[in-house]
Amino acid sequence: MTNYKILISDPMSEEGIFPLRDTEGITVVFDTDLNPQELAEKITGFDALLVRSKTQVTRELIEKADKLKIIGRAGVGVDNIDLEAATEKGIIVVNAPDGNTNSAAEHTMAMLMSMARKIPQAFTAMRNGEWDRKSYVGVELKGKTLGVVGFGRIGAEVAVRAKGQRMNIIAYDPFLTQEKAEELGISFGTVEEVLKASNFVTVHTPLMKETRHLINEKAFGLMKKGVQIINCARGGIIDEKALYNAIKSGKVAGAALDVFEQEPMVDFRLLDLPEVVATPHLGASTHEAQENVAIDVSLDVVSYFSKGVVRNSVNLPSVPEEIMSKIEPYFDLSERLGAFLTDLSGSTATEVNISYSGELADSEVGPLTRNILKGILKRHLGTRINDVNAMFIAHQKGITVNERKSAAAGGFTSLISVEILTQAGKWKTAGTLLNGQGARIVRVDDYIVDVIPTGHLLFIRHHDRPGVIGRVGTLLGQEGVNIATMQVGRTAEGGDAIMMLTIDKPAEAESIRQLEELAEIEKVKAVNI
Ligand SMILES: NC(=O)c1ccc[n+]([C@@H]2O[C@H](COP(=O)([O-])OP(=O)(O)OC[C@H]3O[C@@H](n4cnc5c(N)ncnc54)[C@H](O)[C@@H]3O)[C@@H](O)[C@H]2O)c1
Ligand SMILES: O=C(O)CC[C@@H](O)C(=O)O
Repeated sequence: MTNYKILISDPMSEEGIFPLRDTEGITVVFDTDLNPQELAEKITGFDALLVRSKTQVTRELIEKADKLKIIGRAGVGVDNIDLEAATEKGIIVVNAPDGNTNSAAEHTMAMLMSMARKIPQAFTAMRNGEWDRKSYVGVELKGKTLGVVGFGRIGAEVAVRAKGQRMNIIAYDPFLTQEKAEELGISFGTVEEVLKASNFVTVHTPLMKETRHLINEKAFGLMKKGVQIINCARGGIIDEKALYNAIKSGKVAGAALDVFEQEPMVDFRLLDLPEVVATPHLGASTHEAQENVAIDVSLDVVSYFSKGVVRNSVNLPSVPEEIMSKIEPYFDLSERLGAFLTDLSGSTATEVNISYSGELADSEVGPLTRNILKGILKRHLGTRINDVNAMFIAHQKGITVNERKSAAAGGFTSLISVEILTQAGKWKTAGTLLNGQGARIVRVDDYIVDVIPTGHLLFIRHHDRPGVIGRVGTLLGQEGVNIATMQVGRTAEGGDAIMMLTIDKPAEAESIRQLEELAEIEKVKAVNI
């Protein structure tokens, strides 16, 4: 493998990064004490950046990163990474979504129990030499209702554990259905219903525009008096000011917080309240979780550099391995079809219509569409286009992309048909993989051809007249251009026709001009793919 430099800017398990250490050609640099400005200076020349939640991967940092290809988040939340900036620059972002689920769920339970039984408060009093058994009377969990807002990996694991404490569970998640809830033996409701019904509320959503301050003054207003609340997900899901007021007013009897609106914390007023127990973002801080997440991101980084595939991308849809193995052979053909059409049109696409037929119609085809777009866009935008940003850049450039699937593949096992609309007109092609013979372009506009989509090609639109093929051959021969293969297609005898030539070296502009001067020839396009 070529040399790749990986910068790790947050503390990470040394045992967990063994896939990086064990791969020849990968150099790992640990530097976990950099401030944002130092990091921005250091990032030049690094191919990968691995972070936890401390490093803020901002647009400014991404813009400074001249070689960065992949950002690995050793954990779940990617709210510290500017995904849009990374995607725009074609940088893949991967996370480790499963490795710390168990630890975060256990921490949530630890926080719930500590809060319900006031363990941290009692311990602090004992430390101060007090033997106070009256001030720290708690509440039981058994028979109480726990509201789970966000029923993903961690929310669901918390529910299983809380059921073990004989709590009743009511949950809200946009993906949770009545049937699923029944199967799990829990109740299901809207956020409002969950908040109204619960003695304890725990949040487990990501932090996004839609979930910022999800638990705000209005939400506290819906809750039961004496409710206790837990946040081991992300600071900002709960409005801290509203929480402070709700505790002061007596509405909220307890809060267990692992995460905060600002981290590291600077405003400690919430912690002055005796109802609050807190940890400094320790949900994933176990040896097991840290090893798991470091292994997961390291494996993805190695896999990306060696095979170009990852398991846990957050800015590129993941495709299951069994589907990937079916569509991967078509990647190269897809990109070539895009490049071929762009060369033929000599213009930029405004609309791309893609049709997948035959066996491919039963597959996830997103990666193929991205490869076609890559082929189209690379012609004008160069190598900065890759799988990660092809769709994003297409949208940014106002290109409409339509995908269609159909069963009939015209006798082929699978067929990819692409049409582009440009300022200069409409162009169509179709390609397939011929069993044992590799990729072929089998259609250009309405003509049937059989062309290997590689190397230097000449596409000639002409009128079907005796002698025209010979004249083309003679002229190219005079220019020193050797013809390797030639395909001819026509609509009808004496009608419109095309020639597809494979030539051994690129045709000079002068040869093309001379060809176009021949009376029977309408248009000549050079294609280099
Ligand atoms: N404290 C820690 O150290 C720690 C550790 C791990 C994860 N986390 C955080 O915990 C959270 C959950 O992680 P996860 O692995 O379970 O993620 P997940 O993606 O499996 O689950 C998140 C769930 O939230 C749901 N959701 C999204 N918007 C919602 C809304 N408006 N209302 C209700 N539900 C909504 C989603 O449908 C999804 O099911 C994340 O914020 C993650 O960053 C914190
Ligand atoms: O890196 C950590 O310790 C925190 C991780 C956690 O917040 C996550 O989202 O996975």
